[in-house]
Amino acid sequence: MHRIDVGLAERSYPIHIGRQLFTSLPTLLTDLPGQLCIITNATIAAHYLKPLQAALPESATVIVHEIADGEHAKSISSYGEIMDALIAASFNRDCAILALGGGVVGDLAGFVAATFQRGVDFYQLPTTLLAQVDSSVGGKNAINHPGGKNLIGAFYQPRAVVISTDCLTTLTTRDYACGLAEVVKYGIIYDAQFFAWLEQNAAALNAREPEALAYAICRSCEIKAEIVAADEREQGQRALLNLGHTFGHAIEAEYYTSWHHGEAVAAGTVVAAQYMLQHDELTSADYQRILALLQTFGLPVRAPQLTEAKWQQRMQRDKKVQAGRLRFILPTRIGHAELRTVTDWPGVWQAIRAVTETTR
Ligand SMILES: NC(=O)c1ccc[n+]([C@@H]2O[C@H](COP(=O)([O-])OP(=O)(O)OC[C@H]3O[C@@H](n4cnc5c(N)ncnc54)[C@H](O)[C@@H]3O)[C@@H](O)[C@H]2O)c1
Ligand SMILES: O=C(O)C(=O)C[C@@H](O)[C@H](O)[C@H](O)COP(=O)(O)O
Ligand SMILES: [Zn+2]
Repeated sequence: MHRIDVGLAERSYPIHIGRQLFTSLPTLLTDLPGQLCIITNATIAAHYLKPLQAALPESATVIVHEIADGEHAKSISSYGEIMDALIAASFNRDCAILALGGGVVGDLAGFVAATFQRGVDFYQLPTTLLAQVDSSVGGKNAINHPGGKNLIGAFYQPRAVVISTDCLTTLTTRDYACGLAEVVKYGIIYDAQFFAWLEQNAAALNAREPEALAYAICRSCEIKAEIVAADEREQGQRALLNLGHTFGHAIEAEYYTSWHHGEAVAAGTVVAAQYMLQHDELTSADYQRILALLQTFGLPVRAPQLTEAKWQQRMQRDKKVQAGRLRFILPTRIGHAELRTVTDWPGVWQAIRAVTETTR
């Protein structure tokens, strides 16, 4: 088993990574309170709810709230229903929320925890690769608004993250690939050696070989923990974790039924890389390596059709907008990226056009 600590000034917390970890919960989470609310969905519950429930203290009052499956469940109405359930069950401020699921469950559960009675404890039990390498760590939580992705949320850290890697055996190929998109992101923004390791171990990762997977998850969590510890509230460096997301969130918001988050991030990353290629700030060799690795993982490297007006309208809602001006994360080489205010709009449209698919 591995342990990585997210070292924050206010309160640090552990990420536990290993196999069959739900059975170890009584030793990993020794201070669970007497009122527990598990938030999950039916797909995940079918596999992991019973093992989780069996590991919780017998004396605890446990309620289970299942949300619908899909990005649309990260909504104001799901949030309201969970609040109703907590209040109906007379839960108090010393209860805890357990997020059992992927990024949708984790983001919603985190926002519930941040706001129920002004904040209660919560624990992340991520079951998708994306949630294990990214969304369960760092305390960003949110729900969507019809106007855009993650527009309502808070920074609110979990008390612990427990990553049971064997959960990934039941994940679809498509959702597994989505997690790899965020893994590739860490290599591009932060760690060229890790990127090269991913290239060398792509076949093992596609085959979900446990050793390769464990390393990819641990290294991703280490990188995320380091970045978050240095800049919890995204005043600077944390924004790098947003590589591909300004474009990606626009795609997701427009096509939320057909594009998943990791896919949109992959296509958005290619747009960012293409922009830098066109400005001679990223070599063609690095651009091709980024493209090839995403393709090897079965991820889209082309963006869907969107009018300039739609791109503009969606991207303007990005949280990195400052004084009305858009800022993008742009890779200068594999292992390094920068947060920049973009003024060359013809260049942006040219980059988008260059990677837009003609049919889908
Ligand atoms: N807070 C953050 O820092 C952060 C980071 C990245 C992404 N996100 C958010 O995360 C969301 C995407 O997360 P996701 O990719 O995990 O999607 P998701 O939560 O929708 O899960 C993907 C699918 O996998 C199913 N599933 C989950 N675990 C499973 C398992 N072990 N076996 C079988 N099926 C399983 C789910 O029911 C769902 O159908 C987006 O809303 C995105 O905005 C947040
Ligand atoms: O943790 C972060 O910081 C990230 O940006 C991680 C992203 O992968 C994630 O998708 C996040 O939810 C995006 O945040 P947002 O601030 O752009 O809504
Ligand atoms: Zn993301």
